[in-house]
This record gives sequence, C-alpha cells and structure tokens, in this order.
Amino acid sequence: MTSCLYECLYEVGLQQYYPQFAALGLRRLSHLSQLTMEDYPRLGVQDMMDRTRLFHLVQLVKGIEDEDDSDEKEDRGASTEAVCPYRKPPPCRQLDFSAHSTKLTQATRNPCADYTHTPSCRPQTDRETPIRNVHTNRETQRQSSHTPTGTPKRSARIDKKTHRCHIDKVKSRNSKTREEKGLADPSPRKSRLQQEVAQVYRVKRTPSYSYGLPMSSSAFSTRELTGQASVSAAERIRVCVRKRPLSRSEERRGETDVVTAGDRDRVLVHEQKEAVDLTQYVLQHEFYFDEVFSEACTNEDIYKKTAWPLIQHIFNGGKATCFAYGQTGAGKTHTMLGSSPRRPGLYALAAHDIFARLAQPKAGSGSGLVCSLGPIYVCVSFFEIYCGQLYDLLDHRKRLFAREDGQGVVQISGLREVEVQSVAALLEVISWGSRGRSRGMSGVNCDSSRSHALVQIHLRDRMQQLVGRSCWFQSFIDSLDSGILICHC
Ligand SMILES: Nc1ncnc2c1ncn2[C@@H]1O[C@H](COP(=O)(O)OP(=O)(O)OP(=O)(O)O)[C@@H](O)[C@H]1O
Repeated sequence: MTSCLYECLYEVGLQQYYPQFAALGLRRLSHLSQLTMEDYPRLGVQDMMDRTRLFHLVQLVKGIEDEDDSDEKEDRGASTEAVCPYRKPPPCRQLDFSAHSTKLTQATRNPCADYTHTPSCRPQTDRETPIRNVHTNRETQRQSSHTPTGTPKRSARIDKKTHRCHIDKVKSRNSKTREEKGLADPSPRKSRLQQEVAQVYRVKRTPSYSYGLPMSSSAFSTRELTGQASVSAAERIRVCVRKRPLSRSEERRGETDVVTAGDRDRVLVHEQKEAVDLTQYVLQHEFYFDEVFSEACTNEDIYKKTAWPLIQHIFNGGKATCFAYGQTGAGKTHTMLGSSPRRPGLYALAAHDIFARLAQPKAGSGSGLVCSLGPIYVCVSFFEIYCGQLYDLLDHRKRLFAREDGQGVVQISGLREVEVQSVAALLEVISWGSRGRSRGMSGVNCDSSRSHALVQIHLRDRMQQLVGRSCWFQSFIDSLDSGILICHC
C-alpha cells in the first residue's frame, strides 16, 4: 500500500482532489488512514457525495491495514499478543431490535483503531427482524450501488470493485513478503470487506401494520388460517399486482430490481437503506394481494385470473370494472392493449370472449343473461380524463360533462356510444380512440399516456336497455359493484 493514491482516488471519482492531497503531503494510499473527517474540508472535499466516497475509501484502507497488522501478528506468533494490550475485537454492529423507541445502535468501539465507529442512528423497531446475510459481495455491490429509486451511485459501485482489487494487490504483496521471509501462508481468512455483506431485515406484520390486504378482510383471515390464497365468492373487489421486468434501458443503466413477486399473493419490496455510519442494509417489506403476477406471466395468464370472471359476471346481468393502476411506465398499456396483435391485451381477450359468448346458441337464456327482448348488441364508449376535464375519444375529443341523474348516479352527458358487431370492429374502435389520447414523454416512458382512459362495453337489448356493462379503466376508478384492480409495478 505504498503508492497508487491517485489511481485509487481516480477509481472512486475523487481524482480532482489529488493536487490538494499532494500539497498536504498525502502521496501514498497508506496516508489515508491518518485522515479524519475534520480533514476533509482542508482537502477541499466539501460535496456530500465526495465526502461519502472518501469516507469509504479511508475505511477500506484502515481495514486493509488492520488486516495486515493481524496477519503480521499471526506470523509472529501468539506470544506477541501480550505486547499489544489492545487486541482489536472484530468489527461488530450490535443491532438491538427489542426496543420500539429510537434507541440508537451502538457499534463496538475499538480502542486500537484511530477512528471511532460512528453509532448508527437507524430507528430500531420490533417490526424489523434481521434475517440473514443474503447477498454475496457481488450482490451487495449491485444492491448498494443504487438508491431505492434506482439511481446508480458511482461511489458504492467503485468502492467494492476497487477495494477488492486493492485487497488482492495487498494480499499478493503480503504473500510475497511471507515467501521471502520463509513464512508459511496463513490459513485463508476473509477480509473485512469480504465479510461486509448487506444485512437484510424484514418488516414483520403487526396489528398496526396495514400494508397489503386489510387484516379484517376475509381473504386475509382465510389465508392466515389455511396458508392458502383461496378467494371467497363473497369478495367483490380483488386487488392484483403485476410486476414488469426491468426494461433494456434500465438494465443498461445498471439499475437494480427492488421488487420480487414472491408466492402467488406476496410481493417483497427491498428498500436500500444507509445508516449514519454509512453501513448499507436492506429493509424488506412484505405486501399481500389477492393475486401477484411475476414478470414471467403473460397477458393471457392475467386475463384468465382477473378479467375473465368479470366477463362471466356481465353475462349474468352484472356490472364489472377492471382498473389498471400504476405509475408511468409500469405497464398499464402493455396489459390493457397488449404489445402486438400476436400478444393481445385484456381489451382484445375480453372482446373475443364477449363475442364468442354471444355467438353461442341461446346465449341469453343459457348464460343466464336477461334478454327476453331478443338479440343483444355490444356498444362501446371511450373517453379520457385529462387535467380534470372529460373528452370523448370517439367523437373528436368533444368536451363531456359528468352529471348526476335523479337517482344520484353519475352519468357522462353527451358520451358517444358506437355499436360494434365483431371483435375486430371493437378493437378497431378502441385503437382509433387510443390514437386520440393525450400523450407525452415521461421520465421512464417515452410514449406515455398522460390521461386516465375509460373504455365501457355495454350489452344492450333491442330496447336499448342495459343488460350488462364492463368498464376498463386505466388509472381512474369509479363506483363499481364488482371489479379487479390490477396494480402495476
Ligand atoms: N410485463 C411486461 N413485460 C415486458 N415489457 C413490459 C411489461 N410491462 C410494460 N412493459 C414495457 O414497458 C414500457 C412501458 O409500458 P407502458 O407504456 O405499458 O406503461 P404505462 O403504465 O402505460 O405508462 P404511462 O402511464 O406512462 O402511459 C413499454 O415499452 C412496455 O412494452
């Protein structure tokens, strides 16, 4: 660890400070171990990110020095232990999860070290349980190099890589020295950095913890009791989650996937955290839903479990709503419209089923549909809510108004309804209407729909009476008597 200070500073993106380091006589990597945080301003390191990077680098150098020291002590034999009264205990963060309060974790103070291990001030709660060190160094590197929002953090990325490289260099130098001295190679020991893996804590569900299904929900209690994700017929609103894979551009940017679609009803969100002593750890949140679809699921899988039962419901004279909700770029359009004609979305799959059902002989009576007045017609309307205003997408974006009728039911006055007689016609109407939607570019989606869209498919008898209705929302919800909420993440 004699030189390569510039090289190391360069690796962590701090090379611009090298002249100040040199001016203050810091020319070797080993000199960094003398630095304290009070020295940072004198070196011109004011920026918070740069301070963090420098801190990590200094800790690394100290770790390597400690390792060298203990290696040498081992080489010299146990008798030398008596010479140094301060045998350094292994670094150990004792996290006390029994307290509810904001009791601070106190790291073991090392009398030999020339720095004080800053106590972590992460609030301790009995909802957080350390589970295991799940990440290898490489995984930790991936995890820790990103903020929870996925922004790459150069310092952390560089840290582990550079540090490893230096550990290897130092180790090879040490072993050479040992060989020269004729000493035996000590048993392989893991370096401090190699031992440094992100702790994962899972947030446990407690009565006051209300993520996911309400604890009062029948599904929740059934699941709790039987351990199964059974769905009771009485459940009228189901909430499902679809997780999309990282996009190519996200992968290119090296972003981390922080969501895991667990079992069929569970989602895990891995929240990257950093304690004040800059220790990285991961807080895992568990969320429960009626159904969880992983990135491996197709639109067909989702349709079968979500929208298909709704179609059966409308043929029994009911009203149903399918509401796709999620932040921009989460995959609502992908689910609802599909990505290509060969990979249809929920609209198309539903349209096929509706017309297939209508084509069945005695569709009305056989299916339980109330259609004593003869054949049933399929009518479509399509409008959007943009900046608080309603626009008819099937009528040249005509401005619409929501009004309450005598029964207190909200009606969209002036909304155009188009009768369709085939699947192709229905899809053509939807795709024609979609072209009129307000679009824009968002941070994560270059072709982002900037409005809330609402497709309604009405089944009417020849007296124009409504005998069944399905609504297909993207982002917007209305009163519904039965429905599916597909959240996207
Ligand atoms: N499950 C998925 N599998 C593969 N790619 C997906 C998936 N979900 C979304 N994508 C892709 O992600 C990108 C954004 O998806 P999409 O346009 O559907 O998002 P959105 O939620 O409708 O966004 P916005 O609200 O901005 O319109 C698209 O390129 C889409 O193909």
